Amino acid sequence: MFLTVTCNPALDWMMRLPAFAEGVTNRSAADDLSYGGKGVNVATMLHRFGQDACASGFIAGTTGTALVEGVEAAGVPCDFVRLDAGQTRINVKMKRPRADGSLEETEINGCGPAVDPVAIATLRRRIERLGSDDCLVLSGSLAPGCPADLYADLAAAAAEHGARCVVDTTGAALTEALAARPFLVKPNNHELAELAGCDAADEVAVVAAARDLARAGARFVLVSCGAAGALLVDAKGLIARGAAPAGALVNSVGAGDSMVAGFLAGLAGASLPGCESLCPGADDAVYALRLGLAAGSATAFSPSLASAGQVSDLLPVTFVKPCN
Ligand SMILES: O=P(O)(O)OC[C@@]1(O)O[C@H](CO)[C@@H](O)[C@@H]1O
Repeated sequence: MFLTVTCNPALDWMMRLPAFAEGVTNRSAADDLSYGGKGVNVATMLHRFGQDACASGFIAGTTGTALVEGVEAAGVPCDFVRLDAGQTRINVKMKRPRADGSLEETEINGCGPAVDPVAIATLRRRIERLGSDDCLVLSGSLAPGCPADLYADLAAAAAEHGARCVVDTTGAALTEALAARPFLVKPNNHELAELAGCDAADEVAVVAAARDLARAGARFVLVSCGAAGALLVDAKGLIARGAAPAGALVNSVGAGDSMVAGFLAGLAGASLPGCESLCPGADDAVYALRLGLAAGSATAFSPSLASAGQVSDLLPVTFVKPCN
């Protein structure tokens, strides 16, 4: 079973704006609600890939109730810890066409409710129930009140019980979690460039920075590079490189989370309807990268998280090259 933890989940309120100006009332042309936060997105996509996934983390207030109802209605089981005060945040995602026809995306993410030590202890006890067939996915920013080493602590708790752990976060929360030897971390090329002080477009430097994360404890480092595709790196260096399939950006929200879910489902040997012949079976890192790239791209080309069918359409035209 995959258990995803989102410390600060969100109702994602998507707005399409014909134009935007500061200091005046702006009106959208279309709105849409999705149930998000990085781990929630990963659980939703894993479920779409036929995997056994449960979404966990912290929720609060009526927005928290709405989030759980929405996620469960999509068929994804939830096991969130409810906080006594506050409201699960609402993140506003604005999309606006630029003069050249490309899409401008602006996000305003809420700070979210404060998490208290009792809630953290409750979550930790749930993680201690995981076993060697399970995988813990820790995704997204830490909520107010969470210690910087929370992911490191939860990852260590999962490891003690034999579960694999995936960490998709940034900064100190990411580097501290490496001590627990996570199975996978997924920085993007910009986050890696910031950590290493290099240029995000310099592939050699980005691979070296990813290799450093692997040498510090991560088994695999999956580097998403936006339209340029993705790189898979381990402690020895580049394992495989994939190019993103062609398509127009409609929505980047959840694309990285879809990539994580695709990679994990691919590694578990998931095949998609109509693409069974492309699946070599479980534990094939190159196929996992291919499914991850197809999933990330399919979400980027759709208004919200992609369906399994949309990912199936892209998988045959997503190409990955092993590098050793
Ligand atoms: O504030 P965080 O935790 O860094 O990111 C939260 C968020 O932007 O990430 C998801 C997309 O990856 C969205 O569903 C959500 O609103």
